[in-house]
Amino acid sequence: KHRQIPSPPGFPIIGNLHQLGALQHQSLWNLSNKYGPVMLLKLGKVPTVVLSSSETAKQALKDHDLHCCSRPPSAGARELSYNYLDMSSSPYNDYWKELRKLCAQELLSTHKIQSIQPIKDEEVKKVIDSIAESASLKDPVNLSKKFLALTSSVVCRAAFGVSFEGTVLNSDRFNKLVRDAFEMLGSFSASDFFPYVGWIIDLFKGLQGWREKSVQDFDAFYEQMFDLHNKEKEQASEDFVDLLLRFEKEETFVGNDKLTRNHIKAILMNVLLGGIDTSAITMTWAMAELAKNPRVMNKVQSEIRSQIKNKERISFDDTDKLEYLKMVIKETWRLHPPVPLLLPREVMTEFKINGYTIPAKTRLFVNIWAIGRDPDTWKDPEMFLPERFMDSNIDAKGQNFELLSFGSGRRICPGMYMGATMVEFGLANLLYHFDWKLPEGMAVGDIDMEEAPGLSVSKKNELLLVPVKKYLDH
Ligand code: HEM
Repeated sequence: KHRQIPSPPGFPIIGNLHQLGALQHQSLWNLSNKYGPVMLLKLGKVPTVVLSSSETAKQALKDHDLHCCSRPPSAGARELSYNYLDMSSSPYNDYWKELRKLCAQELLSTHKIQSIQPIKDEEVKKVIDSIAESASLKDPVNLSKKFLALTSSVVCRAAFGVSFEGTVLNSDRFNKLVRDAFEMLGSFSASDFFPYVGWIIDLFKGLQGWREKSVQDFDAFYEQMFDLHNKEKEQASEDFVDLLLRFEKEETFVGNDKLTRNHIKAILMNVLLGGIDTSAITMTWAMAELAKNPRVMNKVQSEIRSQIKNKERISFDDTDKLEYLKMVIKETWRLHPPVPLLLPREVMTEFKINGYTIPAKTRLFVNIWAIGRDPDTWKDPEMFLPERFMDSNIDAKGQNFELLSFGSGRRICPGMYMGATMVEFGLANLLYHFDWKLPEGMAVGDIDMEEAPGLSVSKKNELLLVPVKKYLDH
């Protein structure tokens, strides 16, 4: 006999699907305020449990991680990943374990990420120079675009060894490719909720065509990159493609699979989709919150400027000393986690949370957006108050279930170090070199914090701020 998990009433066939708005994490938060931190929904044919408190998240991601660390099938992810050959959508199996180990040791290790610091230095300098130009003209800067340009240049150079200034990549086309894939993955796919018949709906809605186009575009892009690596490339150092092509040549096995071009493409897809948007989104939300909270803006800039003194450039090591900046970033992740529902998990073997039985094959969402706003955990949860982290040990590394920006357990984000260091370095530079004010005629109250739907949640309207002048010119 099992206790019934609290569940909002639904309709036949569609279940609770009609209760999910475009911003699913917000709809689920509203429902969980009524039905509690363990809630069962029927999404089409799929039983789905949503966890909305740090306590229940801990039970799933720590105590019972091994019961629920698989991923559910998804039509969009399947196509983009050449049939689940990537890390993020692969079910929990030996292939995933080996792939994760390979990526953690070779692609995303601390050593490898530190080795791309010269790329970050150069790309940040380009951004600083272009902002300095806008400052001299008193022009507003579109920070949403600037941050995206920065992270995509860094990731492209690290992964492919080419930059947008070369002839190969057109930055607008490339960013559209990545953004489209995110939107496609985040949009409602009937085949994920109605096995056997859903694909017909996807076909009529044009989603199937969208998927195919997205896969073709990515494929053509990867092929172009492989061609380039067969000829010559700008950078002498070994980039991610060099490394993976070397493994292919050495006939490396991942689990029982010999590494092929499709495996490499699937891994690169993870780097592109995982590495670009999430960091850019964090930096944009942080700057929006700072513009809304001038006290915090002044305090963080004073910290950076007093620590860096009058050095021309911020070095990677400098960011270590910036304690208040790190609190600003944590506070940004609390209120604006880029991946608010983590990636969906699938239960492999039955287990219990709060005495409720969660059967195998249930889909599991952890609503970290709701956890970040839980009044039982956070005082004045709607306020942007980095000081709340002052005397606390809470960080976002997966051990504190109040702040799960990168997830936790076996599926925790493997790009955490790359993402966090990118965000710290990018923000530190922009805050050190410039003062920021609102565009003419705009007041603090006019800055909107609306979210855009998608698998990762960005700010709906682009953030425009006016850089005042280079700090060193004061
Ligand atoms: C601020 C930056 C980032 C944030 C906030 C972030 C967040 C996340 C989250 C929440 C998950 C899901 C964890 C779970 O399901 O429990 C995830 C997974 C993942 N992330 Fe990140 N991420 C960031 C940067 C990166 C970077 C730089 C990369 C790679 C270059 C990356 C690659 C991945 C991959 C491959 C997975 C799937 C892991 C698996 O299922 O085994 N992420 N990330």
